[in-house]
Amino acid sequence: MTSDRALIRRPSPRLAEGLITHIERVPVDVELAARQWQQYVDALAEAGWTCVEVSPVDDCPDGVFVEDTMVVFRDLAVIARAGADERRPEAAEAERAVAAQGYRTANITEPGTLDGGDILKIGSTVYAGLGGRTNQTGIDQLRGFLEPLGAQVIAVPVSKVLHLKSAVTALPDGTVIGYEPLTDDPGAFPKFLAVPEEAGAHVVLLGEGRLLMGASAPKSAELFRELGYTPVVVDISEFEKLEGCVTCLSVRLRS
Ligand SMILES: CN(C)C(=N)NCCC[C@H](N)C(=O)O
Repeated sequence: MTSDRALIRRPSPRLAEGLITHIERVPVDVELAARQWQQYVDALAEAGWTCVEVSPVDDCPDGVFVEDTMVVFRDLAVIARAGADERRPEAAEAERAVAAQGYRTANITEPGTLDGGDILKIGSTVYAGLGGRTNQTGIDQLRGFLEPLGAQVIAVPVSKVLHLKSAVTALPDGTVIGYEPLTDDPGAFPKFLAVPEEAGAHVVLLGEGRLLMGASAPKSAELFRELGYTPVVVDISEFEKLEGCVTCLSVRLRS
């Protein structure tokens, strides 16, 4: 069990109006989404995580994707400046919530843009996806904040999906997992494992070898089982319709 905390934010009643960029719009069932969100939160809690709710932003359809509001490294939370104008109002309450958890904060400022979904941390290596939502200035500012804390920030291209973590995440041993057709440059990562489904590229490390992942990637779950991990599966279909995945729905504050 872990005593780590996760910031979460409940879905807006306007969730169905959330942004989409790389996929076709299909109707979102907001009530089903609310139930799926609760199951996601319950899965974190059952794995020993303390879930801390960030005040809702009901006017922001994408507010539930709270991961995008910040990057947490050691005792510092770098508050993002969203690449999509509509999402900028999401950051203020998230900043307040993470500060209340005892974190120092710093801010990405204009003309920098950065979404938390573009940042993949593996130990002290911080991969930053340079693409639709995060620009070079945002990455330079992030580097300025994190390198004094011992991070190495490496920019990698993202052009086929919304965020870097739409394409790749990492297993507990640091192996980057990705669905190759959507990964710009698998060679950017020292260890890369191709998974058989797009959603198989998305895992949240729950601790003790458990991987929180979406129900839409059963073959990848089987692959992870064969590697000795324990998939913890949640159905997040309504968030996937808005280019969301398991990582986007929380900010993990690891002690
Ligand atoms: C890793 N991913 C994908 C994220 N962290 N965020 C997803 C945001 C989706 C939202 N509809 C948008 O377009 O902003």
